Amino acid sequence: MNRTALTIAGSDSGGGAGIQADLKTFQEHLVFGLSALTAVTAQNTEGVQGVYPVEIDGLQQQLDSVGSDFTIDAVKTGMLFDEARIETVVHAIKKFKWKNIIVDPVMIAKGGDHLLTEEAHTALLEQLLPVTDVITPNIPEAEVLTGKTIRTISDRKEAARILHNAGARYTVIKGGHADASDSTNVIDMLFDGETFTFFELPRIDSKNTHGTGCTFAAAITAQVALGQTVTEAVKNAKVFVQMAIAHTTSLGNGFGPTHHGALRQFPNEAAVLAGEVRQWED
Ligand SMILES: Nc1ncnc2c1ncn2[C@@H]1O[C@H](COP(=O)(O)OP(=O)(O)OP(=O)(O)O)[C@@H](O)[C@H]1O
Ligand SMILES: Cc1ncc(CO)c(N)n1
Repeated sequence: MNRTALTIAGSDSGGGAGIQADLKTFQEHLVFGLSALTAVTAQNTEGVQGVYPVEIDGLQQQLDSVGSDFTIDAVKTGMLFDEARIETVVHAIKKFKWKNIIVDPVMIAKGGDHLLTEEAHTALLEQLLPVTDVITPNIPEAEVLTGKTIRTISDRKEAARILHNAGARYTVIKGGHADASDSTNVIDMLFDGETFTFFELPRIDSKNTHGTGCTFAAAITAQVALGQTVTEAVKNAKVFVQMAIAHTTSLGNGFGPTHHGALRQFPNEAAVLAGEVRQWED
């Protein structure tokens, strides 16, 4: 295990999202996980009970500690909380010349709690996007970042173009939140500035989807750290998260976490699933 990935994100005490989901996902890929906490959340499957941001100095020191010591093959950002923390993170990315920056623009937890202040949206667009390799918004996040309503695939394409023009080399707009019209399948769309690539698998009817977004972006990060192309990374991440949702065990009383170890536990099923991903370009 000689590849490393750094997650810069919030802690989810419930273990299904945030730093915990990222580190578990890195480990499942045999990528050594490093972390810098932006905030501590008191959270479980029922919701977010409290948000405690880490002091700016504390965040900066964590970034300096890992940046000055480790070669880092890929970096993922999750909950960044506010503008000051975004600035601190962008500063470190530039200072240490980190490459392979995967940004999950976490804004609101499934229960509706804010994990990023509204004032920070501009900083995300103007400061973080220009240093971003892959941004992975869900549909509501893509709507906020672009100011466009997204209903159709052509709306999604337009949003991806806007994010590309704002600096993101690759944009993945995830389909978990797409409305009932394509509810039997979930389609994730990747844009590289020229080509749109679509990845489709059946929608799983489950309430245990806490942390799917974090897990998906962390799997992309781990794959990129291992040297995969972004297209391969997105495809493999989709299989990873599909397995994780398919094998949840309903922990907690609310929206349960996914099973990050499912692909390892059921490798034959994962291999079949990989062959079932419908992938096409446009
Ligand atoms: N019910 C489902 N069945 C199959 N795949 C799903 C389902 N829900 C989400 N996914 C997949 O999980 C990944 C995350 O998608 P989603 O749009 O839910 O992200 P998110 O809203 O950012 O997640 P989170 O709620 O954790 O922030 C995508 O690859 C998506 O295709
Ligand atoms: C800490 C944290 N990061 C991200 C998410 C989004 O799922 C969450 N619920 N909690």
